[in-house]
Amino acid sequence: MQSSLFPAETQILWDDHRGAITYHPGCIPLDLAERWFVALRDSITWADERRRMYDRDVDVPRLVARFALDDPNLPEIIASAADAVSRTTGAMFNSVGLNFYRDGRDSVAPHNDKLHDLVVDAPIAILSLGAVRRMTIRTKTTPRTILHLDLAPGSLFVMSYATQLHFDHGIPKVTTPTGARISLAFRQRQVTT
Ligand SMILES: O=C(O)CCC(=O)C(=O)O
Ligand SMILES: [Fe+2]
Repeated sequence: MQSSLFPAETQILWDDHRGAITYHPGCIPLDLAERWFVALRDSITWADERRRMYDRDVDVPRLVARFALDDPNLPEIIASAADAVSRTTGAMFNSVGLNFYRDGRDSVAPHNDKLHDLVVDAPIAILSLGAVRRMTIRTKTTPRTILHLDLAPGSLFVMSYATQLHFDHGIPKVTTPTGARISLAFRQRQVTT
């Protein structure tokens, strides 16, 4: 029987010259994921970012927050989450971006993460808390391959650096009733002095 004490195996979704994408269903136990979701939802100062571009407002249809992991005021939960993510991936991180999807109307449009300020070859690791949302991953060029992945609470989704050159990823809006979700995207940024 599968139990949260024995997390499911790592799933390799993609692994070739365009990069590697892996999914770790049980990075943290479900009960911890639930506690962290509630605590972060209620304690983080969430920002509603609306960007004015040219002559129109470009909505960021979710709430966001961001921390350097060496911030002396880093919430304890985020430090614990970073430890768990480093244990699962074997990689180091120095920054985290948080996304709060209040319901199915919140989303992130297909994009690749910007590489210019990331350490070369460092992966991007996304820890999911709260409601399950579907991630869509699509090759940038033909022949098109589209992967759909339901990101469960407590799971870790990992994209290698190279994947950002060859794939877009996004969380589409859904019309079915959907609870709130928080994601923590861990990255290793180049430190500028
Ligand atoms: O919430 C997610 O799982 C995806 C977030 C994302 O792609 C990003 O923050 O760049
Ligand atoms: Fe992203």
